[in-house]
Amino acid sequence: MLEVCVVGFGALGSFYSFALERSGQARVTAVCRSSYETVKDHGLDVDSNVLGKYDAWRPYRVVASTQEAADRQYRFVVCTFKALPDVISTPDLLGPLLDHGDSFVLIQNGVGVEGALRRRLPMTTIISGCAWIDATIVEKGRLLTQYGPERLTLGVHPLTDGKPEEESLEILTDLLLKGGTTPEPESDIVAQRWRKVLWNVAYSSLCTVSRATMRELLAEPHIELVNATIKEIMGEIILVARMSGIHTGTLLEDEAVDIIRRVKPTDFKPSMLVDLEANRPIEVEVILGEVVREAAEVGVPVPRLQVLYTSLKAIQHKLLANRRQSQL
Ligand SMILES: NC(=O)C1=CN([C@@H]2O[C@H](COP(=O)(O)OP(=O)(O)OC[C@H]3O[C@@H](n4cnc5c(N)ncnc54)[C@H](OP(=O)(O)O)[C@@H]3O)[C@@H](O)[C@H]2O)C=CC1
Ligand SMILES: CC(C)(CO)C(=O)C(=O)O
Repeated sequence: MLEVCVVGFGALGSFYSFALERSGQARVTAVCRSSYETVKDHGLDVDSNVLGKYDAWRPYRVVASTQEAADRQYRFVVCTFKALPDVISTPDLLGPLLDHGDSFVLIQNGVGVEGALRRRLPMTTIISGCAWIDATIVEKGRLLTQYGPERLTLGVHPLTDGKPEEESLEILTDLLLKGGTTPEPESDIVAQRWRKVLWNVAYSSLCTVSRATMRELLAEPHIELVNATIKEIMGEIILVARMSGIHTGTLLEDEAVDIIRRVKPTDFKPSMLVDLEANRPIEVEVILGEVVREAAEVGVPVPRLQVLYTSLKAIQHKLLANRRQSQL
Protein backbone atom coordinates (compact mmCIF):
# COMPACT_ATOMS: atom_id res chain seq x y z
CA MET A 1 0.00 0.00 0.00
CA LEU A 2 1.32 3.42 -0.88
CA GLU A 3 1.11 6.01 1.90
CA VAL A 4 -0.51 9.25 0.72
CA CYS A 5 -1.11 12.36 2.79
CA VAL A 6 -3.82 14.78 1.61
CA VAL A 7 -3.64 18.25 3.11
CA GLY A 8 -6.89 20.19 2.73
CA PHE A 9 -9.84 17.80 2.93
CA GLY A 10 -12.33 20.03 1.10
CA ALA A 11 -14.04 19.39 -2.24
CA LEU A 12 -11.04 18.27 -4.30
CA GLY A 13 -9.11 16.82 -1.34
CA SER A 14 -11.93 14.43 -0.45
CA PHE A 15 -12.80 13.67 -4.11
CA TYR A 16 -9.23 12.63 -5.01
CA SER A 17 -8.69 10.85 -1.64
CA PHE A 18 -11.77 8.75 -2.33
CA ALA A 19 -10.45 7.93 -5.81
CA LEU A 20 -6.95 7.11 -4.52
CA GLU A 21 -8.31 4.66 -1.94
CA ARG A 22 -10.67 3.16 -4.55
CA SER A 23 -7.55 2.17 -6.52
CA GLY A 24 -6.94 -0.42 -3.79
CA GLN A 25 -3.25 0.51 -3.83
CA ALA A 26 -3.08 3.61 -1.64
CA ARG A 27 -4.14 4.59 1.86
CA VAL A 28 -4.82 8.19 2.71
CA THR A 29 -3.99 10.19 5.81
CA ALA A 30 -6.37 13.16 5.58
CA VAL A 31 -5.28 16.38 7.27
CA CYS A 32 -8.57 18.12 8.11
CA ARG A 33 -9.15 21.52 9.68
CA SER A 34 -12.74 22.64 10.38
CA SER A 35 -14.17 19.29 9.25
CA TYR A 36 -11.96 17.18 11.56
CA GLU A 37 -14.65 16.14 14.08
CA THR A 38 -17.26 15.54 11.37
CA VAL A 39 -15.03 13.37 9.19
CA LYS A 40 -13.62 11.47 12.18
CA ASP A 41 -16.98 10.85 13.86
CA HIS A 42 -19.37 10.44 10.91
CA GLY A 43 -17.21 10.00 7.80
CA LEU A 44 -18.10 11.66 4.53
CA ASP A 45 -21.09 10.99 2.28
CA VAL A 46 -20.12 11.04 -1.39
CA ASP A 47 -22.54 11.92 -4.20
CA SER A 48 -20.45 12.05 -7.34
CA ASN A 49 -21.38 11.77 -10.99
CA VAL A 50 -17.97 10.23 -11.67
CA LEU A 51 -17.32 8.13 -8.55
CA GLY A 52 -20.86 7.20 -7.53
CA LYS A 53 -22.62 7.34 -4.17
CA TYR A 54 -21.23 6.20 -0.85
CA ASP A 55 -22.40 6.71 2.72
CA ALA A 56 -20.09 7.55 5.62
CA TRP A 57 -16.79 6.90 3.85
CA ARG A 58 -13.72 7.30 6.04
CA PRO A 59 -10.17 7.59 4.75
CA TYR A 60 -7.59 5.28 6.32
CA ARG A 61 -6.56 7.95 8.85
CA VAL A 62 -7.98 11.35 9.83
CA VAL A 63 -5.68 13.81 11.62
CA ALA A 64 -6.10 17.39 12.79
CA SER A 65 -2.70 18.85 11.92
CA THR A 66 0.37 18.50 9.74
CA GLN A 67 2.36 17.79 12.94
CA GLU A 68 0.17 14.77 13.67
CA ALA A 69 0.52 13.55 10.08
CA ALA A 70 4.31 13.83 10.09
CA ASP A 71 4.90 10.47 11.82
CA ARG A 72 5.81 8.60 8.61
CA GLN A 73 7.14 9.00 5.09
CA TYR A 74 4.61 9.49 2.27
CA ARG A 75 4.98 8.50 -1.39
CA PHE A 76 2.78 11.54 -2.18
CA VAL A 77 1.83 14.60 -0.19
CA VAL A 78 -1.20 16.02 -2.03
CA CYS A 79 -2.03 19.71 -1.50
CA THR A 80 -5.68 20.53 -2.07
CA PHE A 81 -6.02 23.61 0.10
CA LYS A 82 -6.75 26.93 -1.60
CA ALA A 83 -3.61 28.62 -2.97
CA LEU A 84 -3.47 31.79 -0.84
CA PRO A 85 0.11 33.11 -0.77
CA ASP A 86 -1.16 36.42 0.66
CA VAL A 87 -2.44 34.48 3.70
CA ILE A 88 0.14 31.69 4.11
CA SER A 89 2.78 30.20 1.83
CA THR A 90 2.56 26.54 0.84
CA PRO A 91 5.83 25.59 2.64
CA ASP A 92 4.67 27.32 5.84
CA LEU A 93 1.32 25.55 5.69
CA LEU A 94 2.96 22.15 5.11
CA GLY A 95 5.41 22.71 8.00
CA PRO A 96 6.90 19.38 9.20
CA LEU A 97 5.46 17.48 6.21
CA LEU A 98 8.13 19.11 4.03
CA ASP A 99 10.53 16.46 5.38
CA HIS A 100 8.09 13.56 4.91
CA GLY A 101 7.18 13.48 1.21
CA ASP A 102 8.90 11.69 -1.69
CA SER A 103 6.79 13.78 -4.09
CA PHE A 104 4.47 16.73 -3.61
CA VAL A 105 1.31 17.13 -5.69
CA LEU A 106 -0.40 20.51 -6.06
CA ILE A 107 -4.02 20.34 -7.27
CA GLN A 108 -4.88 24.01 -7.25
CA ASN A 109 -5.99 26.79 -9.59
CA GLY A 110 -3.76 29.59 -10.81
CA VAL A 111 -0.27 30.04 -12.23
CA GLY A 112 3.01 30.04 -10.34
CA VAL A 113 1.53 28.01 -7.45
CA GLU A 114 4.67 25.82 -7.38
CA GLY A 115 7.14 28.69 -6.89
CA ALA A 116 7.44 28.87 -3.09
CA LEU A 117 7.57 25.08 -2.69
CA ARG A 118 10.16 24.72 -5.45
CA ARG A 119 12.37 27.34 -3.77
CA ARG A 120 12.14 25.44 -0.44
CA LEU A 121 12.59 21.97 -2.05
CA PRO A 122 14.79 22.53 -5.12
CA MET A 123 15.43 18.84 -5.79
CA THR A 124 12.14 17.19 -4.80
CA THR A 125 9.54 16.09 -7.35
CA ILE A 126 6.58 18.43 -7.60
CA ILE A 127 3.60 17.30 -9.67
CA SER A 128 1.31 20.11 -10.63
CA GLY A 129 -2.35 19.59 -11.54
CA CYS A 130 -5.26 21.59 -12.96
CA ALA A 131 -8.69 20.14 -12.23
CA TRP A 132 -11.66 20.69 -14.53
CA ILE A 133 -14.43 19.67 -12.20
CA ASP A 134 -17.43 21.03 -10.29
CA ALA A 135 -17.20 19.71 -6.73
CA THR A 136 -18.38 21.18 -3.43
CA ILE A 137 -18.44 20.22 0.22
CA VAL A 138 -21.84 20.91 1.79
CA GLU A 139 -23.66 20.19 5.04
CA LYS A 140 -20.78 21.43 7.20
CA GLY A 141 -18.21 19.03 5.77
CA ARG A 142 -20.53 16.01 5.81
CA LEU A 143 -21.33 15.66 2.08
CA LEU A 144 -19.22 15.85 -1.08
CA THR A 145 -21.19 16.64 -4.23
CA GLN A 146 -19.70 16.47 -7.71
CA TYR A 147 -21.59 17.23 -10.92
CA GLY A 148 -20.76 16.58 -14.56
CA PRO A 149 -17.43 15.35 -15.92
CA GLU A 150 -13.95 15.48 -14.34
CA ARG A 151 -10.53 15.96 -15.90
CA LEU A 152 -7.18 16.43 -14.21
CA THR A 153 -4.22 17.57 -16.27
CA LEU A 154 -1.02 16.61 -14.45
CA GLY A 155 2.63 17.29 -15.15
CA VAL A 156 5.99 17.34 -13.44
CA HIS A 157 7.09 20.82 -12.49
CA PRO A 158 10.70 21.19 -13.69
CA LEU A 159 13.37 20.46 -11.08
CA THR A 160 15.79 23.31 -10.48
CA ASP A 161 18.43 21.53 -12.57
CA GLY A 162 15.86 20.88 -15.33
CA LYS A 163 16.03 17.08 -14.94
CA PRO A 164 12.64 15.47 -15.59
CA GLU A 165 11.38 12.91 -13.07
CA GLU A 166 8.55 11.01 -14.67
CA GLU A 167 8.22 7.89 -12.48
CA SER A 168 6.11 9.57 -9.79
CA LEU A 169 3.78 10.99 -12.43
CA GLU A 170 3.27 7.52 -13.90
CA ILE A 171 2.49 6.00 -10.49
CA LEU A 172 0.04 8.78 -9.58
CA THR A 173 -1.69 8.63 -12.97
CA ASP A 174 -2.10 4.88 -12.60
CA LEU A 175 -3.61 5.20 -9.10
CA LEU A 176 -6.07 7.87 -10.23
CA LEU A 177 -7.09 5.88 -13.31
CA LYS A 178 -7.68 2.77 -11.20
CA GLY A 179 -9.68 4.94 -8.80
CA GLY A 180 -12.08 5.94 -11.58
CA THR A 181 -10.97 9.48 -12.43
CA THR A 182 -9.52 10.97 -15.62
CA PRO A 183 -5.89 12.01 -15.16
CA GLU A 184 -4.22 13.43 -18.27
CA PRO A 185 -0.41 13.53 -18.09
CA GLU A 186 1.03 16.57 -19.85
CA SER A 187 4.63 17.30 -20.77
CA ASP A 188 4.30 21.06 -20.17
CA ILE A 189 2.12 21.74 -17.16
CA VAL A 190 3.06 25.43 -17.04
CA ALA A 191 1.39 25.89 -20.43
CA GLN A 192 -1.66 23.95 -19.19
CA ARG A 193 -1.92 26.27 -16.20
CA TRP A 194 -1.95 29.28 -18.55
CA ARG A 195 -4.72 27.66 -20.56
CA LYS A 196 -6.82 27.15 -17.44
CA VAL A 197 -6.14 30.61 -16.11
CA LEU A 198 -7.84 32.01 -19.23
CA TRP A 199 -11.11 30.63 -17.81
CA ASN A 200 -10.47 31.65 -14.23
CA VAL A 201 -9.28 35.20 -14.92
CA ALA A 202 -12.18 35.88 -17.27
CA TYR A 203 -15.20 34.12 -15.76
CA SER A 204 -14.23 33.73 -12.08
CA SER A 205 -13.25 37.41 -11.83
CA LEU A 206 -16.31 38.78 -13.64
CA CYS A 207 -18.73 36.57 -11.70
CA THR A 208 -17.04 37.53 -8.43
CA VAL A 209 -16.93 41.31 -8.93
CA SER A 210 -20.55 41.27 -10.14
CA ARG A 211 -21.74 38.55 -7.70
CA ALA A 212 -23.34 36.87 -10.72
CA THR A 213 -23.91 33.20 -11.52
CA MET A 214 -22.92 32.13 -15.03
CA ARG A 215 -26.60 32.44 -16.01
CA GLU A 216 -26.72 36.03 -14.77
CA LEU A 217 -23.38 36.92 -16.33
CA LEU A 218 -24.37 35.46 -19.70
CA ALA A 219 -27.95 36.81 -19.71
CA GLU A 220 -29.41 37.74 -23.10
CA PRO A 221 -29.56 41.57 -22.74
CA HIS A 222 -25.80 41.88 -22.20
CA ILE A 223 -24.30 38.66 -23.57
CA GLU A 224 -22.65 40.36 -26.55
CA LEU A 225 -21.03 42.95 -24.32
CA VAL A 226 -19.83 40.24 -21.91
CA ASN A 227 -18.42 38.07 -24.72
CA ALA A 228 -16.58 41.04 -26.24
CA THR A 229 -15.10 41.92 -22.82
CA ILE A 230 -14.13 38.29 -22.17
CA LYS A 231 -12.32 38.19 -25.53
CA GLU A 232 -10.40 41.35 -24.63
CA ILE A 233 -9.47 40.01 -21.18
CA MET A 234 -8.29 36.73 -22.70
CA GLY A 235 -6.40 38.67 -25.39
CA GLU A 236 -4.34 40.40 -22.70
CA ILE A 237 -3.48 37.06 -21.02
CA ILE A 238 -2.51 35.52 -24.37
CA LEU A 239 -0.14 38.39 -25.09
CA VAL A 240 1.53 38.01 -21.67
CA ALA A 241 1.88 34.26 -22.19
CA ARG A 242 3.37 34.77 -25.65
CA MET A 243 5.87 37.38 -24.47
CA SER A 244 6.85 35.06 -21.58
CA GLY A 245 7.63 32.21 -23.99
CA ILE A 246 4.81 29.92 -22.83
CA HIS A 247 4.35 27.28 -25.52
CA THR A 248 0.94 25.65 -25.59
CA GLY A 249 0.21 22.66 -27.82
CA THR A 250 -2.70 24.42 -29.49
CA LEU A 251 -2.83 28.16 -29.91
CA LEU A 252 -4.14 29.97 -26.86
CA GLU A 253 -6.29 32.00 -29.26
CA ASP A 254 -8.08 28.79 -30.31
CA GLU A 255 -8.44 27.75 -26.68
CA ALA A 256 -10.05 31.12 -25.88
CA VAL A 257 -12.57 30.80 -28.72
CA ASP A 258 -13.32 27.25 -27.60
CA ILE A 259 -13.87 28.27 -23.96
CA ILE A 260 -16.26 31.07 -24.96
CA ARG A 261 -18.15 28.70 -27.25
CA ARG A 262 -18.46 26.01 -24.57
CA VAL A 263 -19.58 28.04 -21.52
CA LYS A 264 -23.23 27.58 -20.63
CA PRO A 265 -25.64 29.96 -18.88
CA THR A 266 -26.25 27.70 -15.85
CA ASP A 267 -26.63 28.43 -12.14
CA PHE A 268 -22.97 27.46 -11.67
CA LYS A 269 -20.83 29.75 -9.51
CA PRO A 270 -17.04 29.74 -9.98
CA SER A 271 -15.17 28.69 -6.82
CA MET A 272 -13.93 32.28 -6.32
CA LEU A 273 -17.53 33.52 -5.98
CA VAL A 274 -18.39 30.59 -3.71
CA ASP A 275 -15.49 31.62 -1.46
CA LEU A 276 -16.59 35.27 -1.39
CA GLU A 277 -20.15 34.30 -0.46
CA ALA A 278 -18.83 32.06 2.31
CA ASN A 279 -16.63 34.91 3.60
CA ARG A 280 -13.45 32.95 2.82
CA PRO A 281 -10.33 34.46 1.23
CA ILE A 282 -10.26 34.34 -2.60
CA GLU A 283 -7.38 33.07 -4.77
CA VAL A 284 -6.76 36.52 -6.24
CA GLU A 285 -2.94 36.36 -6.19
CA VAL A 286 -2.47 33.08 -8.07
CA ILE A 287 -5.27 33.77 -10.56
CA LEU A 288 -4.72 37.49 -11.28
CA GLY A 289 -1.72 38.76 -9.32
CA GLU A 290 0.73 36.36 -10.98
CA VAL A 291 -0.47 37.28 -14.49
CA VAL A 292 -0.35 41.03 -13.78
CA ARG A 293 3.17 40.74 -12.30
CA GLU A 294 4.33 38.67 -15.27
CA ALA A 295 2.85 41.33 -17.60
CA ALA A 296 4.94 44.02 -15.87
CA GLU A 297 8.01 41.78 -16.11
CA VAL A 298 7.66 41.34 -19.89
CA GLY A 299 6.39 44.88 -20.53
CA VAL A 300 2.85 44.11 -21.73
CA PRO A 301 0.12 46.65 -20.81
CA VAL A 302 -2.89 44.86 -19.28
CA PRO A 303 -5.42 47.60 -18.38
CA ARG A 304 -8.40 45.26 -18.12
CA LEU A 305 -6.57 42.79 -15.90
CA GLN A 306 -5.40 45.71 -13.72
CA VAL A 307 -9.01 46.81 -13.12
CA LEU A 308 -10.09 43.27 -12.22
CA TYR A 309 -7.03 42.73 -10.02
CA THR A 310 -7.56 46.02 -8.17
CA SER A 311 -11.26 45.29 -7.56
CA LEU A 312 -10.55 41.77 -6.32
CA LYS A 313 -7.68 43.01 -4.10
CA ALA A 314 -10.15 45.38 -2.42
CA ILE A 315 -12.62 42.51 -1.94
CA GLN A 316 -9.82 40.35 -0.51
CA HIS A 317 -8.79 43.13 1.86
CA LYS A 318 -12.35 43.23 3.27
CA LEU A 319 -12.53 39.43 3.54
CA LEU A 320 -9.23 39.24 5.42
CA ALA A 321 -10.23 42.14 7.72
CA ASN A 322 -13.54 40.39 8.52
CA ARG A 323 -11.64 37.22 9.27
CA ARG A 324 -9.25 38.98 11.66
CA GLN A 325 -12.25 40.62 13.33
CA SER A 326 -14.04 37.30 13.84
CA GLN A 327 -10.88 35.77 15.32
CA LEU A 328 -10.60 38.50 18.02
N1 LIG B 1 -14.06 22.78 -6.09
C1 LIG B 1 -13.89 22.75 -7.41
O1 LIG B 1 -14.79 22.30 -8.14
C2 LIG B 1 -12.61 23.21 -8.04
C3 LIG B 1 -11.53 23.64 -7.28
N2 LIG B 1 -10.36 23.98 -7.91
C4 LIG B 1 -9.19 24.41 -7.15
O2 LIG B 1 -8.78 23.36 -6.29
C5 LIG B 1 -8.19 23.87 -5.09
C6 LIG B 1 -8.96 23.30 -3.90
O3 LIG B 1 -10.29 23.79 -3.99
P1 LIG B 1 -11.52 23.19 -3.18
O4 LIG B 1 -11.33 21.76 -2.92
O5 LIG B 1 -12.75 23.64 -3.89
O6 LIG B 1 -11.40 24.00 -1.82
P2 LIG B 1 -12.21 23.79 -0.46
O7 LIG B 1 -12.37 25.15 0.13
O8 LIG B 1 -13.43 22.95 -0.68
O9 LIG B 1 -11.22 22.94 0.40
C7 LIG B 1 -10.01 23.43 0.89
C8 LIG B 1 -9.76 22.70 2.18
O10 LIG B 1 -8.46 23.02 2.65
C9 LIG B 1 -8.55 23.13 4.05
N3 LIG B 1 -7.41 23.86 4.61
C10 LIG B 1 -7.04 25.13 4.40
N4 LIG B 1 -5.95 25.43 5.14
C11 LIG B 1 -5.64 24.30 5.83
C12 LIG B 1 -4.64 23.98 6.78
N5 LIG B 1 -3.73 24.87 7.18
N6 LIG B 1 -4.62 22.72 7.31
C13 LIG B 1 -5.54 21.81 6.93
N7 LIG B 1 -6.53 22.06 6.04
C14 LIG B 1 -6.56 23.29 5.50
C15 LIG B 1 -9.86 23.84 4.27
O11 LIG B 1 -10.26 23.72 5.62
P3 LIG B 1 -11.35 24.71 6.28
O12 LIG B 1 -12.67 24.12 5.92
O13 LIG B 1 -11.05 24.68 7.72
O14 LIG B 1 -11.12 26.07 5.67
C16 LIG B 1 -10.75 23.09 3.29
O15 LIG B 1 -11.26 21.92 3.86
C17 LIG B 1 -8.30 25.40 -5.22
O16 LIG B 1 -7.10 25.91 -5.73
C18 LIG B 1 -9.44 25.59 -6.23
O17 LIG B 1 -9.35 26.80 -6.95
C19 LIG B 1 -10.20 23.87 -9.25
C20 LIG B 1 -11.24 23.45 -10.04
C21 LIG B 1 -12.54 23.16 -9.51
C1 LIG C 1 -13.09 26.10 -14.37
C2 LIG C 1 -13.64 25.70 -13.00
C3 LIG C 1 -15.11 25.95 -12.98
C4 LIG C 1 -13.38 24.20 -12.78
O1 LIG C 1 -13.76 23.33 -13.70
C5 LIG C 1 -12.88 26.40 -11.91
O2 LIG C 1 -11.70 26.35 -11.96
C6 LIG C 1 -13.48 27.13 -10.76
O3 LIG C 1 -14.68 27.09 -10.47
O4 LIG C 1 -12.70 27.80 -10.07
